[in-house]
Amino acid sequence: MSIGFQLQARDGAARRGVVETAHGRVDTPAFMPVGTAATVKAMRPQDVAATGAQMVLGNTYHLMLRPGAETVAELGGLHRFMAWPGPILTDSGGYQVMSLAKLRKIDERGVRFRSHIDGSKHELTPEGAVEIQDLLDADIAMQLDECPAAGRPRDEVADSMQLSLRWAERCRAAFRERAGYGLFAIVQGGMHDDLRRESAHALTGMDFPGYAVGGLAVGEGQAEMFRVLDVTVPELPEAKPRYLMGVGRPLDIVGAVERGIDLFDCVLPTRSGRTAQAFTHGGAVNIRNARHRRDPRPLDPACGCGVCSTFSRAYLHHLIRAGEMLGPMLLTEHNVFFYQTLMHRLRDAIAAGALADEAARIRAEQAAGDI
Ligand SMILES: CNc1nc2c(CC[C@H]3O[C@@H](OC)[C@H](O)[C@@H]3OC)c3nc(N)[nH]c(=O)c3cc2[nH]1
Ligand SMILES: [Zn+2]
Repeated sequence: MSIGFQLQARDGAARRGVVETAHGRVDTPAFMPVGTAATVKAMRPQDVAATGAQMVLGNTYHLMLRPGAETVAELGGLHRFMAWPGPILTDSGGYQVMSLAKLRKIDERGVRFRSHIDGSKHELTPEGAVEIQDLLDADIAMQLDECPAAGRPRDEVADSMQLSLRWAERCRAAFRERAGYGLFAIVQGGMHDDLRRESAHALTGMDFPGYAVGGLAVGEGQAEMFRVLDVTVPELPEAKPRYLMGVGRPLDIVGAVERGIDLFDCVLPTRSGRTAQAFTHGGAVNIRNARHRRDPRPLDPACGCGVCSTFSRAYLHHLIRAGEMLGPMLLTEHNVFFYQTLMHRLRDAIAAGALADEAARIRAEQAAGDI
């Protein structure tokens, strides 16, 4: 089997399961810290593992530009290169090209662009994206797709979704099948129910080991995102993992788990950690705020992480105000740990058939907070 998926329990549409890859197992629902350029920013891999994270993300676009996929392959692949022995999922780069690269041109072949780093010319085709992810040795690779910006007219979204379907076929044909490795398809179709169903049916017909819901978390808002999930997820096979790309805030994740999503990634816990925003069981906290200046209490008394058991809010406030490197490092570690605690609570609740109560508790906790 390429990628294994064991369904262990259900609670409504929510599932408790295990994804099995060449480099280990992932308990789902799972949150995957983003490690775009072969690093979960500001964290050492052993500290990422200590948070409970089992799978991290890399990114084709960034790694093909720097240091280059061949270089990573020469050095033993991404697991050895970044000293992360567990499962790795890489995105195909389509989304990043459209959001980061300059002078990009997209057509049937693929996407041509100039590097945002040095302006050099590059091309990413479905076959090329699969080859790069193979060189990186990603356990789970993503098809090359086009993620349409929110608000584009329906006919453009339809054409884009069809292009992504043709690219899915080409990626599947180019993918080197190996036990423990898998290529996931990405459902597109914007906010249009019929386009979403058409994309999901066509991709399901191609029989992928897992399915991502793409084209969301692009500014559509939570209600619209949930509405699209209500339409899309039921069209996907029960026996395969579902991955919602780029999501999200804690309550986005709770709602998506309730709708049957198994895998998540988002830059929020790491990026917020670098901008003094902390997630806590009492809602979000901006540690730069003057009110923390002399507060001897931990950031989050209900958190079991090494940061909350060692440092005071006053100290974290001081580090951030002083621009000390340790500030972003500690806040990032706490935030990633917070997200892993959230997923642990959701997994346990599903296994116990108690997701509704736990989700209500989490919603009440997050309603507090000072931002
Ligand atoms: C934030 N919202 C959002 N992100 C999205 C990403 C990037 C995630 C990727 O972006 C990197 O983080 C910046 C992570 O490395 C992640 O890799 C899987 C998407 N990627 C693809 N291929 N297709 C989509 O439709 C898509 C939609 C998204 N919506
Ligand atoms: Zn903590």
